[in-house]
Amino acid sequence: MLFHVRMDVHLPPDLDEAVRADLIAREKAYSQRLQRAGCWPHLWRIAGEYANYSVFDVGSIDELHDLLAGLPLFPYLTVKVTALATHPSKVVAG
Ligand SMILES: O=C(O)C[C@H]1C=CC(=O)O1
Repeated sequence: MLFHVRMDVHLPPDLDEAVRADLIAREKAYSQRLQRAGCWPHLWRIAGEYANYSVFDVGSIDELHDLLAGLPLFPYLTVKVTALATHPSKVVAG
């Protein structure tokens, strides 16, 4: 199942610099592990914003929730999830 996800990051401006750097490093490692596993096939920065558009490929909405809730930045994110269905006009390869 494919899900389009928008994540907006809201780190407090007064967050300790070492805590901030650690959070971002752990977020990068976590997201790259999921990308390599194939369940986070698209990750795009939204130009001009501290936000991303992502596509997740997972077995269920519960699995998606668990992956998102495990993000080190999760306490600082606003997340909007959109379920993607197959479009009837899509050309199927083969
Ligand atoms: O920077 C972000 O958009 C938030 C988050 C998503 C992946 C990652 O490494 O950080």
